[in-house]
Amino acid sequence: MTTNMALSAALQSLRLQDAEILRDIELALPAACWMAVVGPNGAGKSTLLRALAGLLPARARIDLLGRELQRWEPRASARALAWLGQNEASADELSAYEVVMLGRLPHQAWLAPPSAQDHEAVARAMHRTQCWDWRERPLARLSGGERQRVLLARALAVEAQVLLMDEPLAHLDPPHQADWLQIVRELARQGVAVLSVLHELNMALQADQLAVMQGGRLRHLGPPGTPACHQALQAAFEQRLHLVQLDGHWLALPFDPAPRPPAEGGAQILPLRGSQRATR
Ligand SMILES: Nc1ncnc2c1ncn2[C@@H]1O[C@H](COP(=O)(O)OP(=O)(O)OP(=O)(O)O)[C@@H](O)[C@H]1O
Repeated sequence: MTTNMALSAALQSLRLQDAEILRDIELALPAACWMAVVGPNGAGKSTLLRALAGLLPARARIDLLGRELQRWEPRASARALAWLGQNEASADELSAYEVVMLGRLPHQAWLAPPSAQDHEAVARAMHRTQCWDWRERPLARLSGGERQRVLLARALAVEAQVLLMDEPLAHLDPPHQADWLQIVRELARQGVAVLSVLHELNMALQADQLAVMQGGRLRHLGPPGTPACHQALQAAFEQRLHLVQLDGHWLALPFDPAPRPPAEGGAQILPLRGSQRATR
């Protein structure tokens, strides 16, 4: 077990409904690091994240900021570890501002009104995810992407040292995905440890560390640009990726090893000639 880590886990087994979902996982997340967790559907990524947050019982030792998670007082751990779940049910009748303020609950005394610092943290988080303009609107009246930015702001408003996010890019358009990337990098620069489950492999390949899961096990953990990491990705995704480099970034493109010939009479995409590329 690594001690000077923001979050570390030595998990022997996690069972749900009599089935073993996770087995033999050792993972250590340092401060000032962004780690992405990837793997095929059903690999156990969300289950792992929930176990790390202490939301599922497991045969495991999990340490948060050097202390066993079970020994933390719940409000203190909720200040140290923030969580953004997948398809979270949220109080739809609350305004976006009120939802983000929920992230400040662990900082507030029982039944005490929010402090000036709480309001400042909420405003900061909402500006950061660009959802301040609809702060008065109920969550129910927001689009999927707008709602996701509010929930991300709620997680940021906690101002925790460890941030766990399950599919944070769901519903986000490319500019807001780029904003998310900027936020995560800024958090890591500030010393926050970020762990995110991502289906967007091209985003995950930009993380500091990549954890590749398959069949309830951790198959690889390390920086994303190495041959060992690429081998693990190919194995996890049935050798159906093209891993290519563009402007110094690795990209993973879905790849059909046995492409079918185009159907007769089907539509064709013709390459543009140079003069046709110019647009006004
Ligand atoms: N409550 C449950 N009871 C029994 N099995 C479960 C339960 N929740 C999840 N599982 C199973 O555990 C396995 C891992 O699920 P998990 O949601 O962690 O996968 P994932 O890697 O996040 O998948 P995806 O990419 O599809 O979101 C799956 O086979 C799933 O069917």
